[in-house]
Amino acid sequence: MVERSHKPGPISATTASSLPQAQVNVSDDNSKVTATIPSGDTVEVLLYGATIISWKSNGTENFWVSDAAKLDGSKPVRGGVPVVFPVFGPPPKNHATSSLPQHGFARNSRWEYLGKSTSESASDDSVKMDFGLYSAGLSEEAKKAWPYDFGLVYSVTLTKGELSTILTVRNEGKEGFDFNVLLHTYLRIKDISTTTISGLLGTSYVDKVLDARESTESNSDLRITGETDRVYKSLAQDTTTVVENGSPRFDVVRKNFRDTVIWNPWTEKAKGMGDFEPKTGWREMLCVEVGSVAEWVRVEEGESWEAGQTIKSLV
Ligand SMILES: O=P(O)(O)OC[C@H]1O[C@H](O)[C@H](O)[C@@H](O)[C@@H]1O
Repeated sequence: MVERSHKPGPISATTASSLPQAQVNVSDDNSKVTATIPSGDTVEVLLYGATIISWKSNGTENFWVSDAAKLDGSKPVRGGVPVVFPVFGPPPKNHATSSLPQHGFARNSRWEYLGKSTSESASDDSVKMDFGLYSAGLSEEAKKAWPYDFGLVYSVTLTKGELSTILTVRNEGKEGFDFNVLLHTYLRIKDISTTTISGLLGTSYVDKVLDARESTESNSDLRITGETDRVYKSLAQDTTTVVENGSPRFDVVRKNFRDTVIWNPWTEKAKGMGDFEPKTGWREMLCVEVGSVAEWVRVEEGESWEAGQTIKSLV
């Protein structure tokens, strides 16, 4: 921003060219990577879990992070975008993932920052940052619980008004493995009572609040009115839209992910989570979690698989 102490006159060519040019700026303090693009949009990615803990566009924070979230690597972050891999939810019995914690190890492992690349366009510059997690970098406990050779690369691209993330899963071992993957996005909203979700109509879902009952969504504009934990399966539409007071607030666009989980803990569940603050925070958050979780994804020796999402902030 240029401060003026006198009435501005026309800007001469010399003055204009001597104004500082906004640039893409990326900094890495060994625990967090922060990027800013010329529009002023910013993103912060914690190396712990490669968890995106802030994304601001047009001066507005788009993600909800609990005031009591642990950002010191002692616990997965309650908020932002934790990466769920290689199992979603509590692991099933008698499965290769059975000894893992809920939602796997990606969200509580330290990832490596692999570097950035920038691209310039007429409308705005963008920046892509890559993060990696490999079997060799896991804790001994996680390696023992899931002894496969793999490489994950998570690319986070910030463009004006949009955040895109792509996860690539590579099998670097001699045997195939099955996995779930999900981007557990906590969107910040103004008020859950005036928020609706569209793009789910006609999709079958498993209701985890109602003992995994199977239903089909009959609402074109879904309203959340109590604890909600649903796995919408094999969505036909790529885009799920979060609408505030009748105006679109976020488009969440899936790329090669089949499913979407809608989660809001509501009053009692929020009270039961030690790292969920303020306790009324459920009013201002909504998880729209794209992933492939209803069925296992399999990658054989030497194969890789990728999927991702683009979130558009529409204000
Ligand atoms: O408490 P966490 O392990 O972070 O899980 C938080 C939530 O994640 C997903 O949304 C699941 O569908 C929920 O069942 C779970 O409660």
